[in-house]
Amino acid sequence: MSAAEREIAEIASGASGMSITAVAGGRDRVESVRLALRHSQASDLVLVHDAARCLTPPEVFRRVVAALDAGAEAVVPVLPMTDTVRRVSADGTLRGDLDRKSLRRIQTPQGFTSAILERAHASHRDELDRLGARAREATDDAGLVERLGVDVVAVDGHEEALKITYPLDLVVGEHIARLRDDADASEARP
Ligand SMILES: C[C@](O)(CO)[C@H](O)COP(=O)(O)O
Repeated sequence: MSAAEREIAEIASGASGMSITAVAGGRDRVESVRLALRHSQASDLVLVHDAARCLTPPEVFRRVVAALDAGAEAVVPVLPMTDTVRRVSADGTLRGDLDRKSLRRIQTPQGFTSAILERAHASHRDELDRLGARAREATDDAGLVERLGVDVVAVDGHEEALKITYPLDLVVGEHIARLRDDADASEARP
């Protein structure tokens, strides 16, 4: 068993003293986060993480928490764009460049003060009640916070925090996991 597997087994067994409550998810990510918030114990800070970004290195969590500790109300890990990005019209023709220097790929964990995240979800709920299907799409929590006019602080993300979405991501993810296991094994060797 690797060190990471041992740690997970310890947390799952309750031996670590950490309490975990599993909550059934909602119809979409916003509803799932809202349900989790309803069950979370009182805490000043909340981190929202995609299970699909299961290889996120601990240092990314540390950077997010450090920015919150330094006073930010909302924090996201980001990466630069490596591709050229263009708009495309409904008929499939290109409609001009976006300046990739000013664009970032957004990752998780996204960190918030509980108060701001609660406010952002309440405001989105209002919008859904008022506009129904015309409400703006919400693909992450930081986007909801940004709509409140609150600054969202960017910290460095990590390429290994990839979101396992397509079959190729799984191949890359398995490769990263194998490399980490090998590194653990060689560290454990006398
Ligand atoms: C939050 C996110 O991971 C940022 O990149 C992304 O928006 C999640 O998208 P999903 O479609 O809910 O996986």
